[in-house]
Amino acid sequence: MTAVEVEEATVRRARRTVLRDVSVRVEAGRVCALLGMNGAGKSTLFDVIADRLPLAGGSIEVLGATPRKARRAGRVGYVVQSERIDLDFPVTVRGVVSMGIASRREARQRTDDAIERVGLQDLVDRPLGRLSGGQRKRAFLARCLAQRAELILLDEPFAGVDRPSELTLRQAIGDLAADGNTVIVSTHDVRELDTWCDDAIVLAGRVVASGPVRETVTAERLAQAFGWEGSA
Ligand SMILES: Nc1ncnc2c1ncn2[C@@H]1O[C@H](COP(=O)(O)OP(=O)(O)OP(=O)(O)O)[C@@H](O)[C@H]1O
Repeated sequence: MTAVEVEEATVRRARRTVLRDVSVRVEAGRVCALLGMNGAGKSTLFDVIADRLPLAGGSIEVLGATPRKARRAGRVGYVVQSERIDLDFPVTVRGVVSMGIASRREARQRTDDAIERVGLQDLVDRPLGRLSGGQRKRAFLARCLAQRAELILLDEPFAGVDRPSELTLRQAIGDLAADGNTVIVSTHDVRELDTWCDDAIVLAGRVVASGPVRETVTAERLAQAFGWEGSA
């Protein structure tokens, strides 16, 4: 099954075209890295997949449905970039994780399991605003786990997190894919990519390259496209 299929998509923000003629396909059960410089359109592509922005042209299917249907059925989990999170919102770790669960009956167990999987069991009653950046990202990932989303979008989950948190996140991402879910992760960090993802999409307002990570993200290609030397 195909998790995301975008064809010749155009997306505008504030009347500017920020994605042009974008065609990408992400197969179910894969971990796909979304790469590109600041302003390349990574968050915009996530917003479209997660039904937060409409297409100005082209078409998109998410889990075989429209983005709206997929979102409303709770099949898509989206962890936005930390800059977009409202830290004044008064909610604890447990609160934020349980928000993703539609079934009340299983809520407690699923919440506890998800919190444990990201290693936040000692912080369940801590308000979100009093967590570190890395802990907060883990809390939002736990929400996707509890929700049992089939498609998980993670916008720069590794930015500013320490090595143990990064490894916890990577482990959780691998587990999700092993269970048949699809994970798309935007990142600036191209080091060690082939240790945790299968495919990559390189964006620059359009698709520069996409495919299996080893063929797509070569040092030569990145240097050519962006002048990168390992990390953007
Ligand atoms: N809310 C908004 N309103 C208008 N334009 C926006 C908005 N958000 C982003 N943009 C513009 O859309 C373009 C793509 O931005 P986007 O946030 O998708 O890039 P990105 O690849 O996620 O960047 P970064 O790595 O900095 O997070 C940029 O030119 C940006 O200025």
